[in-house]
Amino acid sequence: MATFESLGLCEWLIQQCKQMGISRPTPVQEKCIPAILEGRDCMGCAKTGSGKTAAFVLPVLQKLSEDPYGVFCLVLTPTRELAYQIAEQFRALGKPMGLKDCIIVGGMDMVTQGLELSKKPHVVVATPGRLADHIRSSDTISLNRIQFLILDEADRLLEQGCTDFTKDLEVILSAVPAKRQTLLFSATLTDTLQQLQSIAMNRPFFWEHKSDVQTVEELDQRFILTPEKVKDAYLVHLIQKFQDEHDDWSIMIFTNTCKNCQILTMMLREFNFPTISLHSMMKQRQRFANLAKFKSNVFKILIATDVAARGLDIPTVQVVINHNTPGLPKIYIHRVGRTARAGRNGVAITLVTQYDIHLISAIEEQIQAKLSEFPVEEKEVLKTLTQVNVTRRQCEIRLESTDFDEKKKINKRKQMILDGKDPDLEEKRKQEHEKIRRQKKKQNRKKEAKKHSAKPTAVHS
Ligand SMILES: Nc1ncnc2c1ncn2[C@@H]1O[C@H](COP(=O)(O)OP(=O)(O)OP(=O)(O)O)[C@@H](O)[C@H]1O
Repeated sequence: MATFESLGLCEWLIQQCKQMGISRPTPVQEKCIPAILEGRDCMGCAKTGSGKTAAFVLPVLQKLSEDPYGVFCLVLTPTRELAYQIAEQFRALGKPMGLKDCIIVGGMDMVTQGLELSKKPHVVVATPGRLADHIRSSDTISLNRIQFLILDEADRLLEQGCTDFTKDLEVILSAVPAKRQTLLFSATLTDTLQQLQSIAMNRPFFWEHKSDVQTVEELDQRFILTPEKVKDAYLVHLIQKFQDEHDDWSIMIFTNTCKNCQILTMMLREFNFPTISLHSMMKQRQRFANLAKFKSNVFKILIATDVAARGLDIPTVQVVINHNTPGLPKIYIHRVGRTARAGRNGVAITLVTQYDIHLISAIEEQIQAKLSEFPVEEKEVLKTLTQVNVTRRQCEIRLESTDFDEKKKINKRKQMILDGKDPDLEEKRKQEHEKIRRQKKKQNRKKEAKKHSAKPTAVHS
């Protein structure tokens, strides 16, 4: 069995690992650390919670301690919360060498960030959008001497999801030197391998944890088949059950929209569950504050959108509930990966309506495992149905009386302006498209009606 010594890590780092309860390397660390220390580009694909962060933090710190200067390493990651978490790992493991880091994420003051960047920290951890803004608006940022460029959750940074990072990545890639080591990590790298290889051009060392099943063994994966209207009653029932049986467990619930996230939070609070939310329509300070309250167990239930699906490492999370079935297997893998981390056990329960059964089949095919049914006393659930649905409706009405939807529109406009689009023009275009679509539909209906009326009626002899 490998040890950190045998991987070539120096004594002070090994001691620092021990202090943090890290005594033996995980497989991804065992394979990737020596390659990175050798100076190779590296692509590491290993399951959720398998220690990928330390697999890049440790060798970077070792190289940095041999020749400390700033900016030595740039880490890109898709969410702001993850940027803070990665910076914390650098800080904790790099404490003996007095590591200076700087976090550059959206939603925080840009001037303060500019000042911090100008102090030349050893490590910059950033989300692409805000870092690209700094590069575009200032010529004082020098990333031209970095030794390491790291893309954590690399496949997410390259895919064109609801937040498209590709333009920002282009700006960043043109600001970093071509001669560098590039490290790419994720639990789901393989879909985007070719694009990733164009970033890690230097004959990368590629390591993938080969395994039949894509999720971890310690994860108990379940589903509950429910009509849409009964979903919330099941949710309330499950939370009550887990709270009654295990009062020290934390639960993460994933839902599909910010609005739903807000309504479910309000609803669960009406049932006196200690609930807090995390979604992209919240102010950034509130997002950080809520996550801190959840991490420190002040609140045991976190309802989030997919902004929290990747990377977050919260050891007390024992249960993940998917309030909606994820449309993509990849998202399922990351969501359920918030529990059963670092060898711990965990349960993931997905609420499945009759319309989602094909999604579950796709998930099962991708992860190469079957989800089994979670046994529930349906009668018990139905007893609370009316109360749950009335409470939800009341919460919806309360939310409608606030400016939640208005804020959403404003945020959308802001994003369009940032993307270089004219929101009024876009709105006009959308309306025109809608008009054309309606006209076409009307014409088609007319054609169909004509066809039917022209059909000869059958004559029976
Ligand atoms: N060698 C090790 N031994 C024990 N625990 C470890 C080791 N390396 C890392 N850990 C711990 O394992 C947990 C999960 O690590 P990490 O967050 O890096 O997972 P990950 O592989 O990046 O997961 P994800 O794909 O969800 O981002 C962390 O709490 C970390 O401190």
